[in-house]
Amino acid sequence: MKLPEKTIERLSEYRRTLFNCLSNGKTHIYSHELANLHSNTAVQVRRDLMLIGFSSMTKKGYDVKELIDLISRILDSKDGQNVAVLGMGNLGKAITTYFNGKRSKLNIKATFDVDPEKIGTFQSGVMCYSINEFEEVVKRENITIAVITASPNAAPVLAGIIEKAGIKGVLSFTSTPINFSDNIYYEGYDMITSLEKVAYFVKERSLKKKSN
Ligand SMILES: NC(=O)c1ccc[n+]([C@@H]2O[C@H](COP(=O)([O-])OP(=O)(O)OC[C@H]3O[C@@H](n4cnc5c(N)ncnc54)[C@H](O)[C@@H]3O)[C@@H](O)[C@H]2O)c1
Repeated sequence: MKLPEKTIERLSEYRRTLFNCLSNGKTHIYSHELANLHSNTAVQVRRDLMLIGFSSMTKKGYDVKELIDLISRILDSKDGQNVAVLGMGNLGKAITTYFNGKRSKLNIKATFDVDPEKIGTFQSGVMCYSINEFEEVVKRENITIAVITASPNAAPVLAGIIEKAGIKGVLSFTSTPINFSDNIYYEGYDMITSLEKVAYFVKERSLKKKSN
């Protein structure tokens, strides 16, 4: 099933909220409740759920457990996927510590760096290898996804290493744009862009208030 990227993002967010509902003992939820929790509209929620073929709304709302199960079948692959983190500085360490154990279908299996002080150490139980061992470890651990948290100037070199090792998906936090072939699904996340976007809308809103 090929779904729009924005729908995939929302489904991931809905699932997190639904897990919270379940752990608080809430077994059913209405589309407008889910929408409110995501600054979204009930129409958008219903449209997203229709796209994935979920229509079993009862008088009490959607069955939370059923919806989690369906979203999980769509987002997760059956056997899960293994992830590598490249660059074990501040961000690489934070991501590895934060993420591990959060999703049973996504496991950080290995981390990599060039710094001899970091190679051979463990972060949250995950070993840091030399970047020279990348291809070998990727094959051995069946890693399909790479997260780039290395210094910005390392990005072009890492792109080549990642392509050669047969990685299928990349999430990059470096500010350097990277070109991958179509074999790789690439997502770049730049914190500065996000912050500048927020700053722009804050500025626009305050200008609008002044002119009213
Ligand atoms: N720290 C943040 O909050 C933050 C936020 C947004 C974006 N970023 C970006 O994320 C990246 C990492 O930031 P950081 O603060 O963790 O930097 P950092 O300097 O603490 O860590 C970078 C790590 O990358 C390693 N490295 C360098 N070349 C490498 C290579 N070829 N292969 C593997 N590892 C290599 C370094 O040895 C170091 O351990 C940077 O590109 C930065 O611009 C960081």
